[in-house]
Amino acid sequence: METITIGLLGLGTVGKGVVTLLQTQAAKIARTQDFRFKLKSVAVHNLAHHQGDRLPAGTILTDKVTDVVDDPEIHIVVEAMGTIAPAKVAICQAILNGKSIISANKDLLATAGEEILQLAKTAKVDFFYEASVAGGIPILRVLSSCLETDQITQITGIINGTANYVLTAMDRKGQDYKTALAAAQELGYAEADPTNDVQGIDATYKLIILSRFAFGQSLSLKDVPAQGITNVSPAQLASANQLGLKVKLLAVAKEEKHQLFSFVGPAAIPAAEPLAHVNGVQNAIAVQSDALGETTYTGPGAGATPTANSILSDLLATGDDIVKGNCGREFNSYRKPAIAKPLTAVPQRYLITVEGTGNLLSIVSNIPTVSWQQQATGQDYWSGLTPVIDHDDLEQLCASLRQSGRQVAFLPIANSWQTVPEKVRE
Ligand SMILES: NC(=O)C1=CN([C@@H]2O[C@H](COP(=O)(O)OP(=O)(O)OC[C@H]3O[C@@H](n4cnc5c(N)ncnc54)[C@H](OP(=O)(O)O)[C@@H]3O)[C@@H](O)[C@H]2O)C=CC1
Ligand SMILES: N[C@@H](CC=O)C(=O)O
Repeated sequence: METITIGLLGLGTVGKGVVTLLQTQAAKIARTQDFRFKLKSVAVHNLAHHQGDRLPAGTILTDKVTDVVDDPEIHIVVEAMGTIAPAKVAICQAILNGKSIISANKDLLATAGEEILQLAKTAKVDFFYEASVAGGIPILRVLSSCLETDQITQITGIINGTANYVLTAMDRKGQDYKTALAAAQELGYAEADPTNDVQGIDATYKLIILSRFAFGQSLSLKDVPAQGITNVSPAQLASANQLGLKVKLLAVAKEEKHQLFSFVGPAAIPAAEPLAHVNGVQNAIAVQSDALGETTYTGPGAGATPTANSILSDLLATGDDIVKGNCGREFNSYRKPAIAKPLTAVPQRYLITVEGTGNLLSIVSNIPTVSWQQQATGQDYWSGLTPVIDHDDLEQLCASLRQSGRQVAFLPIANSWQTVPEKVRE
């Protein structure tokens, strides 16, 4: 039986999960595959952080990335260290040394993925990255294999575990934002710096990767109107509940007439929809496609063993390619020109909230197109649902409510956008 040697970059939440699963699943792998894995070395940033870490006997712990990427015995490098520049240098060096790559690094894949993937293709090595989107959910393999022959029209995802954990804790346990975020960090869901999680950037990176697989279109960060969850207030969550809605950080990409409309931000989801019930660290991706209709894929979107399981499935695919001499096939070969449009330009319905003193009833009554209700907890807080309106009308409506220091906020109602009107498509 062939031994395939692995080098690991990073021994944090994900790296530790990989070490655990390589050990606990070794017997099953030996029973089902023609090869076994050996973890030869692990590189970290600071050796002092890892005094008490237990590695398999004989595994080398180093603080030099080059000990891994330049080691001629290593066949596969698993990159679980994050960052953009140092990870890119390490991965490119490993590819040039003929090693296949597995990465969980969506920041790098979304921003410099195409360049590195071409390098891997030319070098005839594998490069898989299932763990980079939605942690434990095997969504990229589903899109690139099971749905390869179907025409996908829309993907709607809850694809940041930290943001979903925070919103759920605020909504269900009444926790404040800071406490909920600290818990998500403690559980290993958040990025080393959680800014990207809470500002919608991590979800945007994942949407960019998903869109390449689903639509063949490669968006960039500036193409996607993105907002985070930092301004979602407990009062907004409560008024959504009162109206039968749940607030989630959504990532949406919808293709119509070759144009890709996208959006990342908090949205209110009608309770009847499956995505409204995706809580905590769970992620979900609803895929609409012509042949299959709607399918929804749910599971843990972050955490040690769920993410490591995605990495192990990539390891098995790579190991199989190495044994059969098949390395170099692309994970995703679907490519079309990108025609990016903001989904925020599409007419849709909104949840509007107004807070402030004074006779709010008379103010909101002046806008009869919105079905208003007073929040159960206070006189000075009203919320309402608009009909389908375009963005300019929404801005006008908010401006008319925003007088005398009143706080006005709005959230789009998920899926209230209909077919994109001709004038928006132009
Ligand atoms: N956490 C999760 O649930 C998920 C994370 N990911 C992605 O996986 C990757 C890793 O995440 P996670 O495990 O949470 O991160 P952590 O911050 O927990 O761990 C990062 C590890 O990488 C090491 N490291 C960082 N920079 C360097 C460097 N320049 N050279 C060598 N080692 C370095 C750190 O070393 P040291 O310990 O010495 O500081 C640490 O061991 C990221 O790309 C993340 O986005 C993807 C899906 C889910
Ligand atoms: N920080 C990310 C980890 C997985 O990608 C998240 O919270 O989803």
